[in-house]
Amino acid sequence: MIDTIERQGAYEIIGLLDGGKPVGEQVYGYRVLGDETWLADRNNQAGGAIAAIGDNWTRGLVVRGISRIRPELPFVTAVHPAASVARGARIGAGSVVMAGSVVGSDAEIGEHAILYAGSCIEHDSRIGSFVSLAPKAATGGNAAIGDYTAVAIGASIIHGVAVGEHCVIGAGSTVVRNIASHTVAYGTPARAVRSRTSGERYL
Ligand SMILES: CC(=O)SCCNC(=O)CCNC(=O)[C@H](O)C(C)(C)COP(=O)(O)OP(=O)(O)OC[C@H]1O[C@@H](n2cnc3c(N)ncnc32)[C@H](O)[C@@H]1OP(=O)(O)O
Repeated sequence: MIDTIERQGAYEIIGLLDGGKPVGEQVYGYRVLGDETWLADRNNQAGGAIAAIGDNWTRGLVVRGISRIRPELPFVTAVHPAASVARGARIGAGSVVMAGSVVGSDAEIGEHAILYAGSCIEHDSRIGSFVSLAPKAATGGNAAIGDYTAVAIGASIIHGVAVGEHCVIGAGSTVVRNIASHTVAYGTPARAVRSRTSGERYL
């Protein structure tokens, strides 16, 4: 995410918030300032935030935590210059589109989603918030993915198919039928393997 933000060139990173690291530690030249509570001091220079956390559920918790501390603080959107976003596509606040990703025309990406390198959301697809598409994951046109769903590396969702919320689509799968919310599915064609609860680990 740091790489994407740096290359986008629209924002200056003033530091990182990470409760798991000592204050002052440097990460790619950026100082760890503290945890989210650092934002409570309104004299700081923060003009925006982005939640750089891979796990979709945890990212949601952190976003809600930041919003409680600083309700007015905007979340920024990061699009790598080597990504391609077609006309009419919309990308929500806090979402990240990494290098080599393609967002087709009139596709809609919700908030705080992560499109990892080389992923593709084709035209007119609707992607929820806190979703992730791992590298080389792809949808055809007019597909839908519900909030918090993780599409694993190299998985494909064919055109017009809807995957529900809080699902995990396993690596390399081919989804050819709708998948109900709270389902782990994988294989080609992808089959529901088990159900999962919101927030259950998948990485
Ligand atoms: C930048 C980044 O790194 S982004 C993240 C990149 N990583 C990913 O995208 C990977 C995410 N993880 C997956 O896709 C996993 O396959 C999961 C979460 C869907 C499934 O994991 P688990 O339920 O723990 O499956 P587990 O490893 O126990 O395997 C159970 C069985 O299913 C099979 N299986 C697991 N995943 C798959 C799959 N994607 N396709 C086909 N079969 C699978 C296993 O081979 C195993 O079969 P066996 O019992 O005959 O040996």
